[in-house]
Amino acid sequence: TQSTRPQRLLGAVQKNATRGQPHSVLKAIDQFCTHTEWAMNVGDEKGCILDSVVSEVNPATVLELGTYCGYSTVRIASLLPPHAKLITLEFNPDFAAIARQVIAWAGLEDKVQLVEGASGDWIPKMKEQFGITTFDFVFLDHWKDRYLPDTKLMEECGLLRKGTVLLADNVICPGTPDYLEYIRNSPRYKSQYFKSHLEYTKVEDGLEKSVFQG
Ligand SMILES: O=C(NCCCCCn1ccc2cnccc21)c1cc(-c2ccc(F)cc2)cc(O)c1O
Ligand SMILES: [Mg+2]
Repeated sequence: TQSTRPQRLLGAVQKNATRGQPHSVLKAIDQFCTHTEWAMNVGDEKGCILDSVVSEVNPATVLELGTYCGYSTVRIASLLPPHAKLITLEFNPDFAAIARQVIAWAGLEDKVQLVEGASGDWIPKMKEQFGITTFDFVFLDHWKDRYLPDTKLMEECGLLRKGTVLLADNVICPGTPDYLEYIRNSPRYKSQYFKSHLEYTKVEDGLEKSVFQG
């Protein structure tokens, strides 16, 4: 039977990366996606911007919406302080199964809680299920038409505090026009656009960083 792209990506990690070395896992995925098969990881160019924002925030609690194969999960988790908590949400069980193995290969399973399901269902349950009061950092990388409703939902559920940083992938390609319109015009956020490129291509894309003002 045919293998899937995530399965082939995992194979490249297991073949080319060293267990317990997150950097080598990222390198193996980026080489696979550059030379063999494109995949929708945030990639190294936008990944460097992600790294700088995560390092600046130095978050104790992180929510990632959209795990896929775990590339950005590994990227973020490798920068977190010892007792920090990263919850990552993945809707597709096949993607989740691959991501668990990629995260384990990187040796970061103790920092990461991968949850399977839809953001609309899970965001209201975060406090009771995971003992979260508020998130210090949120990485939005799931369905592009869910960025806006889920941001409003996080506000309503009291999951954001003064200073919480939202970082949104793909605000140009595929694009999140309603989210950008809202977040750039809301007095409750201070936003900044980081111009970059769609992973592994020359197409324009970028990350929108937004700080919740409380
Ligand atoms: O679609 C993208 N990502 C989302 C994948 C599905 C997420 C599903 N999901 C996960 C958690 C979760 C929780 N609740 C509900 C749903 C949830 C994406 C696409 C492109 C892309 C593709 C083709 C092209 F030609 C150009 C660009 C590039 C990216 O970087 C992307 O991120
Ligand atoms: Mg993305």
